[in-house]
Amino acid sequence: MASNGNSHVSTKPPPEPSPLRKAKFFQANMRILVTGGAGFIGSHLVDKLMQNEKNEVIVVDNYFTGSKDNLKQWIGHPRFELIRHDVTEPLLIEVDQIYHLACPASPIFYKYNPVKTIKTNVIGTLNMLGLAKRTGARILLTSTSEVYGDPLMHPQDETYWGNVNPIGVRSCYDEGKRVAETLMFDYHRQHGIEIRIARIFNTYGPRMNIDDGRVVSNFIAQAIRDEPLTVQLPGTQTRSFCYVSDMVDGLMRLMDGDNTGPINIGNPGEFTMLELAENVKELINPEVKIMTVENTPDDPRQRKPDITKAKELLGWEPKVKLRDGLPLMEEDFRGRLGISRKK
Ligand SMILES: NC(=O)c1ccc[n+]([C@@H]2O[C@H](COP(=O)([O-])OP(=O)(O)OC[C@H]3O[C@@H](n4cnc5c(N)ncnc54)[C@H](O)[C@@H]3O)[C@@H](O)[C@H]2O)c1
Ligand SMILES: O=C(O)[C@H]1O[C@H](OP(=O)(O)OP(=O)(O)OC[C@H]2O[C@@H](n3ccc(=O)[nH]c3=O)[C@H](O)[C@@H]2O)[C@H](O)[C@@H](O)[C@@H]1O
Repeated sequence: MASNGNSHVSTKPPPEPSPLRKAKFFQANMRILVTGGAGFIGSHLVDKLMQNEKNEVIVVDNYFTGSKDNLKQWIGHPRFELIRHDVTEPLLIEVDQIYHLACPASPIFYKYNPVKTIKTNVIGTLNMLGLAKRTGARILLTSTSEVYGDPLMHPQDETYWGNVNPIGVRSCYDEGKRVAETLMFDYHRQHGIEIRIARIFNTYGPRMNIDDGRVVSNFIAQAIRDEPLTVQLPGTQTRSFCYVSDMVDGLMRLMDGDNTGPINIGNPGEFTMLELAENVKELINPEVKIMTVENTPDDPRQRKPDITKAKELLGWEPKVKLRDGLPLMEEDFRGRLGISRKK
């Protein structure tokens, strides 16, 4: 039985997978569900999963922040299926693995309809755990570094229980993900479900929505459009940015390995928002101005993953440095905005 290195061990054997898995003469493909697969990380994960000819990939998405455009290369492919579905409603399909990503991730989007955000995290995760229980599928939840809230421990390792405001404007997301983690472990202990939990730290890369509102996409779009980079006060708050290909690699290693997690997946390179703005200015538009603007409530002051567990248990660490990842994202944004680099 998989463990996370402590006492959260299931007392039940896992549910039986489909009889097809045991068929002697039938070499079945692995049927993999990706919820939120039309979004930023989800669509890159789908690209990677589809590279394996033994995989059939099913995406469910309600297109709140995702788009069919992110999956256009797979629509019509015989091993790929796209379903418009909201995870707050039950889903009856047959699957072997579930990557459960569905949830708006950008603060401006998750705060837009907070009740829906918490429903997505709680009812959506319950529904996907129900599906895992019925089918015997292994399920991976994309949790977040926001479960650590405004952390009093730095860097954050997985033993830290966090410092989260339960009634703030971010709570629909961070408390929602904390409940989702609780549900995962309760289904594991009570029903023997095979679970995996990734605590993702700020991830960036091509295909982020241009008006997503997150800091890297904001700064890159602003630099390309010659608009001032909006550093929210005080500007000394830190984040650690992971390039999306590293993230997808970490998620797949976690899913296919033996450890339940939670495991931090992120890049420990830590930057203040002012430093990030300086990097974007230098790499993308040396003429652009940097301005400070008001911040939003409960913004975490520091964030950096301790990735010892990911290194030891998954043999994973990020490869792409921020200064190499930013230009790759710039290229994608320039293409979509139709603004080429000044000579
Ligand atoms: N990108 C990050 O920095 C980051 C950090 C921590 C955790 N995460 C987690 O990773 C996952 C993916 O994040 P992302 O950056 O790709 O965000 P995203 O907003 O691009 O993708 C989320 C996807 O989920 C879909 N979705 C939202 N609510 C849904 C619902 N009720 N039913 C069905 N589909 C729904 C959206 O339409 C979108 O396609 C999320 O669970 C997020 O919490 C991301
Ligand atoms: O990695 C995580 O765990 C979480 O990180 C992000 O949340 P946050 O770090 O607040 O993301 P941003 O909105 O990109 O903000 C990062 C920092 O940049 C600052 N910021 C943001 C936007 C901007 O234009 N300027 C700016 O200085 C914010 O004040 C904040 O301090 C994600 O949006 C969450 O989905 C995710 O779960």
